[in-house]
Amino acid sequence: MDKAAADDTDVPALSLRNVTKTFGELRAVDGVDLTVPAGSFYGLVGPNGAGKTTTLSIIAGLLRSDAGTVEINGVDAARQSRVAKKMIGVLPDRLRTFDRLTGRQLLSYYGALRGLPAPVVESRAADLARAFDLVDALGRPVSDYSAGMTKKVMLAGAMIHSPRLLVLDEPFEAVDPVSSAVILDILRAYVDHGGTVILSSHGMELVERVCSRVAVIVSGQVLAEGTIDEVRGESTLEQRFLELSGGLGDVEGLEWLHTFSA
Ligand SMILES: Nc1ncnc2c1ncn2[C@@H]1O[C@H](COP(=O)(O)OP(=O)(O)OP(=O)(O)O)[C@@H](O)[C@H]1O
Repeated sequence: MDKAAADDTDVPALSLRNVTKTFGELRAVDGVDLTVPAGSFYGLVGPNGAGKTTTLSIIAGLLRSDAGTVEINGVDAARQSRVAKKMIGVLPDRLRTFDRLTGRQLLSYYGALRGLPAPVVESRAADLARAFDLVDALGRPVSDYSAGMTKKVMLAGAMIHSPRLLVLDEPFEAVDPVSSAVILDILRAYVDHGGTVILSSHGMELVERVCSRVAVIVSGQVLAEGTIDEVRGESTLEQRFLELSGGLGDVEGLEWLHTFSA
């Protein structure tokens, strides 16, 4: 691995160049360029179907792009995928995991996959369970968890090997306000200590509050990118988002909905 690159703070934590992914005729990701500085909290926003999950899946190595390059701390993710993958922790979009395992077993599994010694995994799992308020749930199968609990245990799993970059697809969706505040505190401290977070979210207010930079992606293309102030300009991020994504949908033609037939 290019260790010098990974240790150099001028090297972006993540860099995408002309990344493209098509599904049949659909260009889900259409020539995306992104530069995420090390130590930043980066938001990816966009309407449903904009290509956020597809982009994050490519970054995470869960999906192969058709064209373009992804570099994690200067390491080419296609050429040196093992090195690149070691540096990232991933919270995937759909919460598909080995849910017959208990929370404790799942965290042990994540830790073992990352090559951590068993005692380290055990103590980190205990720390994470305390932080995420999952101590009482650790002995239960993950299939019995609520959506928010599942998200939290998977987020804990994404962090267990202390990666340099966290790739989080909608980490706050279905998570209660107290847990959201705890997760935010953990992520902020992680970023303050040099870690990098890229997350997708539909929560404009949250992105505005916590992210240092944001990219607005619409129909697979980055339409705006920069610091929060640069992107929102004189308006709010939500107003800017609505403008960029083509405004509100057409609500005419639904008058029948107000006739209450039964
Ligand atoms: N495996 C797939 N096969 C075919 N089309 C796909 C596949 N995955 C995604 N798509 C399509 O690619 C486009 C982008 O989807 P993606 O899930 O990346 O959007 P998103 O921005 O994450 O949306 P949301 O906010 O609703 O989660 C959508 O039109 C979607 O239908």
